Order: sequence, then C-alpha cells, then structure tokens
Amino acid sequence: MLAELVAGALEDATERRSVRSLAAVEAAAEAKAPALDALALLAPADRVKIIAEVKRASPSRGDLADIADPAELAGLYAAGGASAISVLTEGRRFKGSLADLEAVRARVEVPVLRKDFIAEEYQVLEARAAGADLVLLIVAALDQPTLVRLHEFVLSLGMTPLVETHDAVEVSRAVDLGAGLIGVNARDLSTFELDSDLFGRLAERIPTGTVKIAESAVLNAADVAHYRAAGADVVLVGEALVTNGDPVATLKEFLSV
Ligand SMILES: O=P(O)(O)OC[C@@H](O)[C@@H](O)c1c[nH]c2ccccc12
Repeated sequence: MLAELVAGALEDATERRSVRSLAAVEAAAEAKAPALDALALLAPADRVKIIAEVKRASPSRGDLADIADPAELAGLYAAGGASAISVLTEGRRFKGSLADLEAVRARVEVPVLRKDFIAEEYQVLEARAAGADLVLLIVAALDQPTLVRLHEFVLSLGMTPLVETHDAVEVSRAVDLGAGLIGVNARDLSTFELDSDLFGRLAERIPTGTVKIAESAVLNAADVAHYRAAGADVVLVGEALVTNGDPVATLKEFLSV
C-alpha cells in the first residue's frame, strides 16, 4: 500500500511537471517569503502542542469530511490554539491538493506542513512554492541515501523536515540524519493497523532535544494525555478535528490536558 501511494504521488508529480517545469517551480519557491522557523515554534514546552490536520479522506477510513473551504478550517484551528497546520496534499486517496495548502498558507500565520508521499526534489520545491514551512518525509518510503538527500534539500530551502517513523530501525535512521523533528505514526502505512502504544515504546530512542511528535490515533483528550504522558512534545491530530463539528472547542479541550 505505501509503495502504491508513493508511486501514485510520483506519477501525479510527473504530470504536474509537464505543465510547470522544475525551473518554474524553483523560481516560484525563490520568490516566496522565507519559511517560518517551525522547529522553534514546535519546541518542547510545559504544555503539549498540537498540529491540526486538514484531511478529507484516507485509504483506511474512507471519506471523513467534505471541507469545501480548507482555509476556513485552518483559521479555526489557529484560533483554537494549534501550533501548526498539516495539509494533506495527496489527491488520489486523501482528496487533497497543493491548492488546499496555498489557501491555508494565505489564511494562517502558524507553520504549514505539506503532508504527502514525498520522494523527489520537485515535490519539495512545490511545497516551498506553495508556502509550506514543513515537509513530511516518511522513512519507510525512502532508502537511506534518498532520505539523506531529501532531508538536506528541505533544510537547504529553509524548511523543516518532519521525519516519520514506525519502528526502532526507522527511528535510528531518523536519528542518524540529525532530524530535529521526529514523528512516530501509530498507523502502519502498509497494513493501516493502529497501535497507540507505539509512540510510548519508541520515544526513549529519540534523543533529548529532538522534538517528539505522536501522530494518529487521537480521538479524545484522554488520547492526548496518553501521548503526553509517554513524552510527546507535539501531537498530530486529523480525524477527530475534521469529524467533530466544533474544532475550536475540541482543540481547547485537547490543549488543556
Ligand atoms: O486522522 P488521525 O488518525 O488523527 O491521523 C492524522 C495523521 O497522523 C495521519 O493523517 C498521518 C500520519 N502520517 C501520515 C502519512 C501520510 C498520510 C497521512 C498520515
């Protein structure tokens, strides 16, 4: 499944590239205001921080919410106290787009993450050109030389990579990179199984000073508290926020743990 998602994302990128050349995207990326310092804004604090996700659908959960106006939703997330906004830009299974990210960027002042299956430089440049401050890099989807190369490339554009892991070997690969932000996804992207204790088991392998992010499997405030108790600096929440009618109230409740 993960390989299929990456292959699809690369195919779609190749198609976009035939319309908008690498040089054109490079120029657009250079013309942008510099990326925000997401590493500083997500730094460990005496309260948990939340990355709130704009997510219409997923292969494991199907359709979640229509989200006709992603910028409006992101505005509510920011008003509710989210430290950053994640925007799913994958089109095939998550029903997102780069246009969603651009709209969100224009609305909020907090850092914006491009959440997609990134496997080549062109996609990273697109993220910067759309105004992203953070780019997701999924360790399971990339061999180590490619991961190293893309991690460097994201940094060279002034953005922050969020390096996503799912087991101990992947965490050590992320640590080897010198990643400043390491995420542990409770969902296995190959089988879609959820394991909300995975973060707790892997957290001790992430060095102090690294921002530790627990991703997925948060449905209520108790789940946020569970991740916080296990050492999460930041929790990334999608489904619970897009399916709940009042994201501001939900965020306030999650942030009060
Ligand atoms: O909707 P949830 O269970 O709160 O999960 C959000 C986020 O963690 C999830 O969307 C995600 C984590 N890693 C990913 C990689 C690709 C696509 C999606 C994801």
